[in-house]
Amino acid sequence: MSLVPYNNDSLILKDSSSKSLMIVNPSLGELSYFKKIITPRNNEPKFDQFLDEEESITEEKDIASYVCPQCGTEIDTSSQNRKLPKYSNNRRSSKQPSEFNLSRRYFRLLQDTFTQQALPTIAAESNKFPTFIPDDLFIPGYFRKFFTTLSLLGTGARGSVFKVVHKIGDTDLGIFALKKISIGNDMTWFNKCIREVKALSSLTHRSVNLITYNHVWLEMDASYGLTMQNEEREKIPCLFILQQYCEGGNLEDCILIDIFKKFPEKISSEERKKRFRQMRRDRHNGSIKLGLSTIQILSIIRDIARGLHELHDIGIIHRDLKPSNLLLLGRYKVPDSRLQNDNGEVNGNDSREQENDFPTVVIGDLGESQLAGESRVGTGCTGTLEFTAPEIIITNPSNNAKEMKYNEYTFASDMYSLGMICYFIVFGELPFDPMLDIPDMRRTVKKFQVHKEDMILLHQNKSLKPIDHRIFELIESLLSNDVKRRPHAKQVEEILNHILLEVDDDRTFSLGRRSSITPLDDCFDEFEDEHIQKTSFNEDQVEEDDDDEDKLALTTTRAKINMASEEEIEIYTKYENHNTKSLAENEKQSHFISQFPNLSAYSNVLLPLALLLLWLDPTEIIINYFIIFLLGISYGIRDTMAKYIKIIMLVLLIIRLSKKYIIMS
Ligand SMILES: Nc1ncnc2c1ncn2[C@@H]1O[C@H](COP(=O)(O)OP(=O)(O)OP(=O)(O)O)[C@@H](O)[C@H]1O
Repeated sequence: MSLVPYNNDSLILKDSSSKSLMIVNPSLGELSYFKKIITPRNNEPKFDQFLDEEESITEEKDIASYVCPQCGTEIDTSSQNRKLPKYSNNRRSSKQPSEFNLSRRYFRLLQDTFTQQALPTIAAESNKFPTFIPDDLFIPGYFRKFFTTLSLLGTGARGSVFKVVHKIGDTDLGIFALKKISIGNDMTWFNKCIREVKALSSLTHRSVNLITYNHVWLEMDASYGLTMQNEEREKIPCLFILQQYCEGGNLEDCILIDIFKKFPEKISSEERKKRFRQMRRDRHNGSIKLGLSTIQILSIIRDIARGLHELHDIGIIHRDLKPSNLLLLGRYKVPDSRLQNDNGEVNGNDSREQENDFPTVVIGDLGESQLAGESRVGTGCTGTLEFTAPEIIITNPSNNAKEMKYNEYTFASDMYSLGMICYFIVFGELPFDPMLDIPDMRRTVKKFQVHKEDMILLHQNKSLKPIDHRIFELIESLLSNDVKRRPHAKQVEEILNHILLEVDDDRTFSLGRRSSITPLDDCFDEFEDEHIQKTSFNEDQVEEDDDDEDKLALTTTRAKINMASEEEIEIYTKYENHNTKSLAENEKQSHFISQFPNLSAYSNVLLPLALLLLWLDPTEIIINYFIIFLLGISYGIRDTMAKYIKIIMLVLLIIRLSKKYIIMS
């Protein structure tokens, strides 16, 4: 047994034979007991499992974990070195990258102990602001006692999210995200806000792809920001929700800023310089391929589908799935463009790993969630219009002639949002004009339809990194207006596991053209109808509904950081404008081209037809040879150009035929 001095006059008694620790704190008169737990050699952590001494000794080199039998907190000194397999199928194997996995029970215990000491202040604080919330629900001073603010992470519709460090005395016990929502004296608002906590706490196990919730409490605080020590500001009741901190920020920022290089004003000046240098290199090489790789897209969508699968399994519909509500556990590392070839693919094994790497995505912000079967009117909440399934916006006449009834949110409406997220991560934008006002946006969302062929064409015209075409099929089925066609979360998860394995096995595949790839349709099982509520609608309803008052909110993009000099901003704005302009031109061009019927099917007919004309009337031999020449080269060039040539050819043939048979006669 060894005795080690610890923080705040505490002592640690370590007993190697029983693999346990006793932390003695004489000033508080407290004793804490920790016992070592173990994880199997295959690196899959196992929770709450105590092993006997013999096993502990044999595994001693691999693990160093202690768990508190009282609060369940795990101290895991080896967690930082432990890496999970990249494409592991285990849904419960993730661990926070912090040294301490502080459980919900830990914070509860901490709160109980603290409340006993703080009882006299509770009544005094809440008396200053008359509220419907009972006095004993407030924990005054809890935030200041145990947390220090590091930065503001973001601001949403309900409140602000801060990066905080949890401290006991001088000891840092981990980084967390703390959402602060001002409640005031509004009970309805309070009930809406607490939905998030209810949804999060109904998850009984730690999930890899859902945000981990640690604690919730009420405290009097300023309506904005976080009050510092001794700061005197008017205080109102606020709800504090402590959650897992996601180092990589949200998916929206990552896709727009890191992947599609938009909003240069949002990145630090150092990052901007790096980007500028890279841009110069790219320009020199003559290739700038933006976008994610197949593996990255598949792993992002699979992460989200997994999280959704877990939520749907316990009967929760998220209702507000969008890129800003998806968080990245780690930071995205931008691959070095020096290693890219002309297709935007990266050469060499390590660099290919780097190109295909993407941090784990977790679903956050369950503030709009509801239980399946619950009425949406009862929740009083609304989602974000661009990601909302069309059937949710369309109203049906109710028994009362004056009233219109909205369709309820379903698991299938979450799947539509997943489809729109998938579109966004592939193209770096949504298929709608972002400048539309709300009624126009509603109309557009209701009429929106997307086809695989159009997406492939758009993708080619934007010169993005080539990707597996099954991704477009998946988007098409998820964004289908027919809810029965949308796969459910479990199916998407399974399909993507399957494709990822296939892609991983054969990294040298020729995209979308491999004979060995399994078509997406074959990956789908029969859809299980119990997961899908039928909420169909027709064209008339779309028209009828256009005049309805809008109740859904639009997303807003907010500028967050501006650390650049004026000169730098100018350079980057020019670069950005140039990029945006060429993207817009590409898009316009592709829309124009897609107006024409697909002529590729006629290519094989045109050649014999041209030969026939040549044989029928050899006098205008030049035109005939020209037709054959055009047909020949149209096979060997880019799709867009080929379309133009085929159009010219067709026109020439029509002139030729009409001259021969109509005008001549
Ligand atoms: N756990 C977290 N770790 C890191 N960043 C976070 C975390 N939670 C939220 N954020 C950041 O804060 C932003 C706002 O948070 P959040 O969306 O939860 O607030 P909200 O009020 O629910 O917003 P909205 O209603 O508009 O969706 C997120 O987009 C993200 O950038």
